[in-house]
Amino acid sequence: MTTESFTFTVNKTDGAARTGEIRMPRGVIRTPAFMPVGTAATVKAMYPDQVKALGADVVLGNTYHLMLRPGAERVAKLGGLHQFMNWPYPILTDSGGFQVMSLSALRKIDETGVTFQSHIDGSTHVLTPERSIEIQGLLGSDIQMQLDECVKLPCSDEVAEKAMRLSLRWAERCRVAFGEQPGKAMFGIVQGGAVERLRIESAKELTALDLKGYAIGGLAVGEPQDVMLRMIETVEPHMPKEKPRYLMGVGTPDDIVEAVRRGVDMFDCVMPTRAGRHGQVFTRHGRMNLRNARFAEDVSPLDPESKCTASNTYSRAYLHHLVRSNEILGMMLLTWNNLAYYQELMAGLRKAIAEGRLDDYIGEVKEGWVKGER
Ligand SMILES: O=c1[nH]cnc2cc3nc(NCc4cccs4)[nH]c3cc12
Repeated sequence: MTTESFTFTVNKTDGAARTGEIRMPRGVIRTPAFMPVGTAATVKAMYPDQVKALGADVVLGNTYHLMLRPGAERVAKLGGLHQFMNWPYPILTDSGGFQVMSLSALRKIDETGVTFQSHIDGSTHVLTPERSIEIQGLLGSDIQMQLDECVKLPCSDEVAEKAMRLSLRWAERCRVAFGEQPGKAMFGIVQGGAVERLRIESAKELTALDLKGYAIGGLAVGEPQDVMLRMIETVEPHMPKEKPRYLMGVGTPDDIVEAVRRGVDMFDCVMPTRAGRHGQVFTRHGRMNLRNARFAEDVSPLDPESKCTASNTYSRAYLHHLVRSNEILGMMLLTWNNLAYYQELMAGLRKAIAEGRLDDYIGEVKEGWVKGER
């Protein structure tokens, strides 16, 4: 059933954890949701149909990459990102700001926005809150992220406060620039470093803007997991229960289950796709690196219990050979396996919350990871 509006419904809770649905014109996002990252208008080494078949309801597009190549106006001229990449379902785009800070050269951040040089051809670009929302609109994005300033951790309270306040002013400018777009959403991003009072203030100020959803930013930037989890626990009570919470850039399976337990609904991370291209696999029995010589004559599949062909058919010996030979099929099969496992985990979390047995389920998956790692 399609709808002209954007609605979020929490169907069941288990402690702070929730399972529900975001309903949008292009489809339904079942939460907790993992969004595969489709940086340059492709989830690397995957066909869109495959990504969908694994259970992904939404993918992430990177504004920074697409604004530089092929360009937002060009994507719009070609019918928008959904048409361009043959992904007719919901797409969430980030604002571009985070990747400017981590990928571009010669960048400057001030009240107006972020000025930077393209890492591709050195051309100069200015990303303001207004231009970021305009670009995301040109791409045809269903869920658009505000432009924000994410500080690396550890940092001083002053640095965290300055960036948090700038991000709040930019949230307001993005809200104005976004206007009213039925069926689409603009999410604010909670900042504040590792400073609890700043996190709470950021959440309260953003809640007052009455946005359609809220991300928790400024985490998974090098801090220990316990600091990340403490920040989620700090800020969650100050975020509206009836709106989606999106933890940006997270994470490993363990990060995800612990954040779901604490009330997070949406995740994105390059981990399953990037690790897959480098020979690292995620399974219910833990992680393995297929480059390791111990797999050279291991005829067993990655995971016979998995429904995914990449996981239940090919021998580890063959995958080891493909990875060592840097064969394209190796990247394809391991990416496929990893995304299959991440989506299987998300489906298990949604089911466990619906059945009120989240703690048991998390206990079971963690036991599986440890047993396999021995
Ligand atoms: O506050 C943020 N604002 C906007 N985008 C983000 C993306 C993020 N991605 C990570 N971690 C995953 C990483 C990917 C590459 C380097 S760290 N943390 C993140 C924080 C933010």
